[in-house]
Formats: sequence, C-alpha cells, structure tokens
Amino acid sequence: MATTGSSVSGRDVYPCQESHVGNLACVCDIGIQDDYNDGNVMTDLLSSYNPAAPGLRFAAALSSRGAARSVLHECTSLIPEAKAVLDLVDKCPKHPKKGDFPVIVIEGLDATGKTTVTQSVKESLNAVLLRSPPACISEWRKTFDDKPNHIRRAFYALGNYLVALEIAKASIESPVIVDRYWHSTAAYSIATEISGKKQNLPPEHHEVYQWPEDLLKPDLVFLLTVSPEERIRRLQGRGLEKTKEETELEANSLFRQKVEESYKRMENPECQEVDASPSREEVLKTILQLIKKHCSS
Ligand SMILES: Nc1ncnc2c1ncn2[C@@H]1O[C@H](COP(=O)(O)OP(=O)(O)OP(=O)(O)O)[C@@H](O)[C@H]1O
Ligand SMILES: Cc1cn([C@H]2C[C@H](O)[C@@H](COP(=O)(O)O)O2)c(=O)[nH]c1=O
Repeated sequence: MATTGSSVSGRDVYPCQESHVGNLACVCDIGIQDDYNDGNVMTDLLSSYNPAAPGLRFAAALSSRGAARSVLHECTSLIPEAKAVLDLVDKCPKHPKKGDFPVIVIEGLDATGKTTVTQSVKESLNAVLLRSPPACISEWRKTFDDKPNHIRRAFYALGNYLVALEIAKASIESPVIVDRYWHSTAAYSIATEISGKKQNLPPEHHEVYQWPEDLLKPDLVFLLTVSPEERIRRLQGRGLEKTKEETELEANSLFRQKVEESYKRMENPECQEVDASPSREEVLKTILQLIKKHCSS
C-alpha cells in the first residue's frame, strides 16, 4: 500500500474529472502517432466517443500496448520517466506465452485484503508472487500519479505488459499469483472517467470491459469484496486516522461503487467474486478450494 500527497488514505482518491496539467495539456491537443498500427492515437482516442458511455474517452482506447506506448512516447520531452518506461517496454517481446502452471490474479478495492491473500497463497502453493505495476517501474509511480488521466493510465497499462513478461517466465516453473493486473487498470480508469453515479457506467458487455487482445491472460481472477464498513475498519487497522478516513470514504463512495461495479462487469476472463469479510484463514481456504476446483478440471 502506497500513498500520495493528494490523499489521506492512499492512491484511491480520484477526482471524477481531472484537469490537464500545464504543458501536458498539449498532448491532448495534438495528434499522437501510433508506431504499432500507423494510426493517429489521439484522433482515435477522441473519436472513441460512444453514446452508450458518454464521457468515456481513454479507458477503451488505451487497451493495447501500441496505443498506451504512443501516449508516453509523446510525453518523453516533458517527462523523462516516460522514456525510461518505454525503454523497458521496448525490450519486451510483444506476445509472451504463459507457461503450464496456473496464473491467478487477486483484485479488489484498497484494503480488501489482497496483500494478505496473495502472500498466503504464495506460501501455500509455493508460488511466485508478482504485482502490477512491477518493481522495475514502481519508482516512477508517484510521477505518473500526478499527471493527467490518460498519461497516468498509459503508465499503468504498460506496467501490465511488463508484468506479463514476468508472468510468462515464472509460470514455466511454478504457479504465479498476481496482486492486481489489467482489471485494476481498466476499473480505476473507467471509474475516473465516468462522472456521477454507477448508473452512468458503460452498459454491460461494452468494449471497455474486454481484455486487451495483445495481453497475456491469467487462468483465474478473484475479486475480493468487503462491506464499506469493514473496509473502513481495515484501513483504520493500518493506522489511518479515523475521522479523515471516514470523511474521504464518504466523499468517494460513488467512485468506489463504480470501481467495484466495473470489476464485476469485466469479461473474458471475468472476476470471480469472493466475500473477503471472514477471517484471513477462511478467505484463504475459500480461494485455495476455488483454485483447486478450477485447476483440476
Ligand atoms: N480477512 C481479514 N480479516 C481481518 N483483517 C484483514 C483480513 N485480511 C486483511 N486484513 C487486514 O486488513 C488490512 C488491509 O489488508 P491488505 O493490506 O492485505 O489489503 P490490500 O487489498 O492489499 O490493500 P492495498 O490495495 O491498499 O494494498 C491489513 O491491516 C490486514 O492485516
Ligand atoms: C495497478 C493499478 C493501480 N491503480 C491504483 C488503484 C489504487 O488506488 C492504487 C493501488 O495501489 P496498491 O499498490 O495496490 O496500494 O493504485 C490504478 O489506478 N491502476 C492500476 O492499474
């Protein structure tokens, strides 16, 4: 769990509509060349307006390595870290293949118990534990968290392509457990772009809920859910000040509802919801049973 300067509780406080910051606004005003498909990415982004989901510009349009890459490529003179990320991405093969061992992803809102579960599953299955964004780019996370939404999203999207390579390598040797992956990138992105209430989300089966065609797929994805009250208790248990946290949670409850609903609408692979409110031992037992059931069939 990491924190930002702009929030008390951590990274999970998102304004519904972010303004563009300083010179970076220009990235929105000009065309961005997509090295991968010869398209103009920003034109694609802006023309991706969909009457079924007004307000949604970036979440769907950034769902390919080439598109996300082009957004950072355009920023390299203003954000040196963008070049560093691209250098790593460009070293990765485009379509890494999964090994024979299962790849399991744990998703959920902050403080639902992902770190706890992934650590326990790692120990129980002798698995490799990975996370998105991966360690190789996490030092630049704060930089991108402070940037306009589409730049920040491109950073997280590319983080998934870097994790994919780690998954491909590790799953040749042992099971792999991943703390957040594409579904987090998509769900937080959609919830940030769609203002207002949950009912404003794009309808079920919309393209934003689909897995990117060029990204390695996991075998199983679990979505940990707890009640808002239990989340507050767990956040407080991590030492956050009660009143501030409660105020924030209230202010952002619509945002959280949209993130969770977006997770639930993800398809192919979908998220299997797991009630994470019981004890740590019970939650682990449920997850291990589901893994066994899925992986032995
Ligand atoms: N089943 C559980 N019952 C009670 N407390 C729990 C349970 N699982 C985790 N916790 C506690 O809740 C807090 C949040 O858990 P954890 O850090 O695992 O969540 P997380 O989803 O990884 O959070 P983040 O996404 O913010 O890193 C921790 O203090 C942890 O010990
Ligand atoms: C992977 C990923 C994360 N985020 C945001 C969502 C959360 O508020 C924090 C979580 O960070 P932690 O490392 O689990 O504490 O980061 C995001 O917006 N997009 C992503 O792809």
